[in-house]
Amino acid sequence: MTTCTSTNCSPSRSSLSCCQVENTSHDNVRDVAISSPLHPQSYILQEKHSFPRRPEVDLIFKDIRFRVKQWNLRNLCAKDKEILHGVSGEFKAGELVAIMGPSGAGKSTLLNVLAGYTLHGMSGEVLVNGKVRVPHSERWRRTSCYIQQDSLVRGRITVGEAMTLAAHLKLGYTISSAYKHTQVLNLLEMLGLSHCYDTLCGRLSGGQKKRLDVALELLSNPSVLFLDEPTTGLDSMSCSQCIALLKRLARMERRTIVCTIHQPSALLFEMFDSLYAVANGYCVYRGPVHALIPHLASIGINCPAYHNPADFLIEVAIGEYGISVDKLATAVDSIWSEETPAKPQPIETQIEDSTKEPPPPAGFLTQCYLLYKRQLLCLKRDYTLLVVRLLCHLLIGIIFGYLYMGSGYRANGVLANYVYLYGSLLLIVYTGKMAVTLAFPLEMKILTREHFNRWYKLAPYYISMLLIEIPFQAACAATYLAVSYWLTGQPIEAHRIISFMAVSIAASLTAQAWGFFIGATTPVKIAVFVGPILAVLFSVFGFCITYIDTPSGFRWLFHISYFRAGFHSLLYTVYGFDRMDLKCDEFYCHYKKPTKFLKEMNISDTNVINNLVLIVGIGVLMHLLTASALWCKLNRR
Ligand SMILES: Nc1ncnc2c1ncn2[C@@H]1O[C@H](COP(=O)(O)OP(=O)(O)OP(=O)(O)O)[C@@H](O)[C@H]1O
Repeated sequence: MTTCTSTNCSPSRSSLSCCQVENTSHDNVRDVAISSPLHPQSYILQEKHSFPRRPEVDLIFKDIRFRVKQWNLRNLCAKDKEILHGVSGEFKAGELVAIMGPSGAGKSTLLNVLAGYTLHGMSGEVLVNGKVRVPHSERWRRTSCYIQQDSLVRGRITVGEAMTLAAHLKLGYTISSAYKHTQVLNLLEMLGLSHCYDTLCGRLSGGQKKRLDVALELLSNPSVLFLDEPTTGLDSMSCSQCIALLKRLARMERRTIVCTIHQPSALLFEMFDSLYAVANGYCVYRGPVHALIPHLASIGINCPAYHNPADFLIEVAIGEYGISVDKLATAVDSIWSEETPAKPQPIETQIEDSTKEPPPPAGFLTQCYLLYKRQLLCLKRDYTLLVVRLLCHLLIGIIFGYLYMGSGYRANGVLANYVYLYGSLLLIVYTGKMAVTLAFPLEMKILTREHFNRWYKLAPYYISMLLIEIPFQAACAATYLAVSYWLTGQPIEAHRIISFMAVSIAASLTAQAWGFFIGATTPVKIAVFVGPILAVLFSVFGFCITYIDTPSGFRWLFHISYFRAGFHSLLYTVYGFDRMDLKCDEFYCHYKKPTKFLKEMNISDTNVINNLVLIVGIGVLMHLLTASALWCKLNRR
């Protein structure tokens, strides 16, 4: 056993954490790891970290196959491609398991399938403590977490804020804030992140980000942790710290920890308890790490002296020693077919034990509030975007106002005003749409990950996002409209101003709703041109072409074009509502009477309220479609 030194032990620290820090620096994990959960120190850990005891989980998987459809563009037919070919295995509570293999072997695919992240295309059975796991099992998702390769914590919030927010979301308000705060502090201390409490997440090093990812998920105290390549991108010291940490979590807290890993160093490799090796979608070794070399020797492949066993395994798997994957797989099968099947676990360790249920997560409104707070905090800290967007709208408002100055009240400026109104609508439709079309796909990654790990539901997330984006876009549009409306000399009458603002902002927000839909359903590369194409297509109606001139096959577009509805309403707002004759400084002004202009444009009978309802209706419909598309994406696994 190791001891605490006065140099790294402050009175507030638990003796265990100090030892962990000390041990980590020496890479002497084996000394720290306590093999039995009943060991006195495991009690200390339990008490210090106040984790309610979670049920231990043993995972068995049988004959797992994973197929994808591959399209052959030449023959225009789809072919099934099998990526995992009936692999089986068992991961026990308290074990740190490495899934290893050459690149493209199927490691991530296996991890995804075992975590329940990918279900579509999978066949076979996953047994949790002897019971078959049902697809989309909520209980399973409460029991496990999946930490992906890329750290996706928001850069603009501090470690303390990220942890506190995650604690409120995951643990809800049935337990006290003091308890959650203690949990947060203990976890940060346990993972060596106490000194980063006030550091912005974006400023953490790669290793610290990985540890923060683990800390965030440990808040809900999962029994099973899946990690996809937790050491990728880390230096050797951070790799050792990361794996040492995982080993402690497995050994001392009896969690089942499974991670994929690429060619670890010999030292790192030895830290794992168990190894699951795959090559070409077949299992080529499963069992304790220390038994790998004897196993390979038993089938006639001897590891050269002073060779890293992990490197040796990969070399064998890619055929450098002249043995095929089939033979390796057969050797594994022959060993395991002699083993007796695992017995189901005793009742106390079944995850269905209701007395060990984790606390319920935050309620709907609380989730909305917490997510809104997070978004607001990020926005407050990174206000450049906000300011630039507002300034751009202000600047373009001044430019447009200057270019079309006075066109709003002059009879010979009606056509110029017509173009100003069209240009204004096009501008706020574009800015509303494109800002979210491009930003949303980045959000998708965070949403997918946090939603899968049960941080929150889709609806609170979507609502909190709208509560930020809608006022922001409305403010930008209002800034532009107010400046340009005044400079271009539009009528200063309350009902016209209100109608003008309402219609324009509604059109901008509906365009934003379209942006969300396109961003959520199409890849960024396609979204960048689909967005503008749709905006231009809808803007043609009512401006470049009248209803009478529209070919009958396209007339339905005229009816559903929110742009057309918005544009006609703006014209009517400015020139309708019994407006008096316009100012005419010349001998003849064709459009002195505003009604004449409306008649020639074929919009005398425009109903602004009906158009507003249409615009808002389309906006609401697009949001509903976006939410449905997101729901399908998040749940189609
Ligand atoms: N959805 C899919 N469609 C087609 N092929 C796929 C799909 N998913 C995975 N594959 C293929 O399956 C194989 C295994 O992929 P996987 O990502 O699991 O490998 P890996 O062992 O994790 O590789 P690496 O170590 O390079 O990340 C690869 O050849 C990959 O191209």
